[in-house]
Amino acid sequence: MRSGIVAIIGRPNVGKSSLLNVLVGQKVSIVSHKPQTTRHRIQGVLHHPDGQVVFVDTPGLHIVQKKALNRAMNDTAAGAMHGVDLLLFVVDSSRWTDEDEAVLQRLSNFDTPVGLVINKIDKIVDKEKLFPLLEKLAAKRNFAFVIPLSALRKSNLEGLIKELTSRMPEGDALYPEDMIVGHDTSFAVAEIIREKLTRNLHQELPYALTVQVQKFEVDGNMDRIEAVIMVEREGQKAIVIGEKGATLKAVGTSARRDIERMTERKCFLKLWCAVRENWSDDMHALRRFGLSNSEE
Ligand SMILES: Nc1nc2c(ncn2[C@@H]2O[C@H](COP(=O)(O)OP(=O)(O)OP(=O)(O)O)[C@@H](O)[C@H]2O)c(=O)[nH]1
Repeated sequence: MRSGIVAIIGRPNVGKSSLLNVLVGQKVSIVSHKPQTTRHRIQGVLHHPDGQVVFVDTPGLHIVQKKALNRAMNDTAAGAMHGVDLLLFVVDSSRWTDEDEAVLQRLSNFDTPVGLVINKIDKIVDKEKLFPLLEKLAAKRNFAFVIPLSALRKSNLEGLIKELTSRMPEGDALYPEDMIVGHDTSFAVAEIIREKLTRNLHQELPYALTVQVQKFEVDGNMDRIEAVIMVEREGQKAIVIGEKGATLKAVGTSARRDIERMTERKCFLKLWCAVRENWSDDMHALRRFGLSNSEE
């Protein structure tokens, strides 16, 4: 048996979530997270006869802004990389952007093997163009493997699964196959919102931030969800909300998309941000947010 941990990375919109969903064969991409106790948030587990692959999120690697480029690798990224067996770098076959370049640059800081996935090959009409493209992208660094595929059409997934499983270290499965992944839907919703905040705020994400789902109503074929993002200070609230509400709006839109994917139902999501001063010191608040003392 082989079993290991893989982090999927890449700029927004290249199809990372789509790929994860087709690989793990389930809509829920966020399954387990204990605040501050584990370095990785598990996004999904691929159970295959050849091995088990646990996909994790690496928030530190989402930082792709130019200003972050020349900065030394920060603690978040270093921590997120700890114990990962392979990095899966996903790009869109139709274009290579500065953001892809920035992700590639960040990868140069790590010794972990990197596999390249060239996604959305269904968009390449002229298949003769595929080979030169593969050669060009493959030359960008020493990749462990290069796999062209389409997450949307589920083409060449087996090729990727073979590469992944064969590269995992030998060992027992990290998770039992029948493990009930995930908590209740409210928890998953809170995690999705948290993940979107991580992506939208990059390194500005207030450390002591929590998301609480306050209302979850099933209304016909639609879910009505209200959630509050708790921060410690007014300044943090301003960051979460963004200029003219832009950040909160972006977070809400992409969170709603993922929630709908997970539940396969329409969702109306109302998000707001509130200041709860020093909530992280307050045991009562900790319990209310589902955190116990030992998890601090
Ligand atoms: N044509 C085509 N479109 C795809 C493919 N994979 C994903 N997409 C589309 O690309 C868009 C972005 O996909 P996501 O899976 O949300 O991308 P992501 O990288 O997770 O994006 P972020 O969450 O913003 O980081 C969606 O509209 C997908 O339907 C593919 O293989 N072919």
